[in-house]
Amino acid sequence: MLRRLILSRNNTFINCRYASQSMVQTTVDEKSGIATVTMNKSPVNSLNLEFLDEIKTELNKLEKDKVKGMMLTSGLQKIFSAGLDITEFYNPNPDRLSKFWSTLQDTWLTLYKTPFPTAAIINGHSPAGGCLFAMSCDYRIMVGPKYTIGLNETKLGIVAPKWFIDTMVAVIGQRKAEISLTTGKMYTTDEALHIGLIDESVPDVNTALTQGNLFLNNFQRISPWAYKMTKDITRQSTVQWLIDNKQKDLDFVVTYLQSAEVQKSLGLYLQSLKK
Ligand SMILES: CCCCCCCCCC/C=C/CC(=O)SCCNC(=O)CCNC(=O)[C@H](O)C(C)(C)COP(=O)(O)OP(=O)(O)OC[C@H]1O[C@@H](n2cnc3c(N)ncnc32)[C@H](O)[C@@H]1OP(=O)(O)O
Repeated sequence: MLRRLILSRNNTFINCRYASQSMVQTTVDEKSGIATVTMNKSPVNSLNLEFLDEIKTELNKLEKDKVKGMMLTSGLQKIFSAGLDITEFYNPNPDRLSKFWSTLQDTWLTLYKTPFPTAAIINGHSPAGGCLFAMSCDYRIMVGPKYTIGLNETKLGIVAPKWFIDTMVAVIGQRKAEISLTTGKMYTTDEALHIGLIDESVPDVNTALTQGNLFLNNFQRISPWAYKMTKDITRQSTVQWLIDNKQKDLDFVVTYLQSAEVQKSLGLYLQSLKK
């Protein structure tokens, strides 16, 4: 891992951590202590085992470094994240599939429970797992109007796990989550703003980053302990369910994803993507 200081747009030094061939780049503004984590896995930031592992490691490093906040964004032109890498569960190797799913569980727990405030800068399409990661941040700013966001699992012939569902319910409420999930609806930026799936819609990435910094800087005036305790209490039931049911969730998903019916749906969906 290499480190270097670079000069930011507002002339403060940024501590930049990067590794050769890294899929995740992080800069930390030395003045504000706010980190920007950029997902950079071409072509669509699909979340496979190695990518998830890198994201989790990076989040743990930020916690250790005691950053004051984090913005999660994408380095790709028009995609925040295409969600889970479907090739991890289409014709899967069972051992790798288990490893993949437990890494997803751990990465999500790490992101959902960060002791520092987080903002998703959604600068591109954000289906399924991409939407999950955005919803797991404390605040969402989406660059409009061209992109879409939502949990579209039913469109793939699969079911979003309980903790995906609970995360969405926590953001938009039971009724809207039920409609969104059963129909697999992908919302435009305006629609997402209207139902509360995102907090702000902005015209470009620079404005999104400025607004993200503004949101995170609010916490300079809040006790970190009070912030973390409040977040833990608010998110407790969703987090605790997964902690208590990790193995059950894993066993169920691994079995379910390998069933002939699900494999057939996934094959057809992948084919439609290739077309
Ligand atoms: C009772 C409880 C039961 C619980 C049971 C649990 C069941 C398990 C649940 C599993 C949960 C899964 C959640 C997910 O995240 S599934 C993934 C959902 N993602 C999608 O549907 C996104 C699909 N992709 C797109 O819509 C578009 O690609 C895009 C992101 C809008 C980008 O469009 P664009 O035109 O720019 O790019 P292309 O479509 O041409 O794609 C470029 C290449 O990338 C490949 N691709 C795209 N998305 C994925 C993906 N998610 N995984 C793997 N590969 C992907 C695409 O095929 C192209 O490949 P090619 O270059 O080889 O053709």
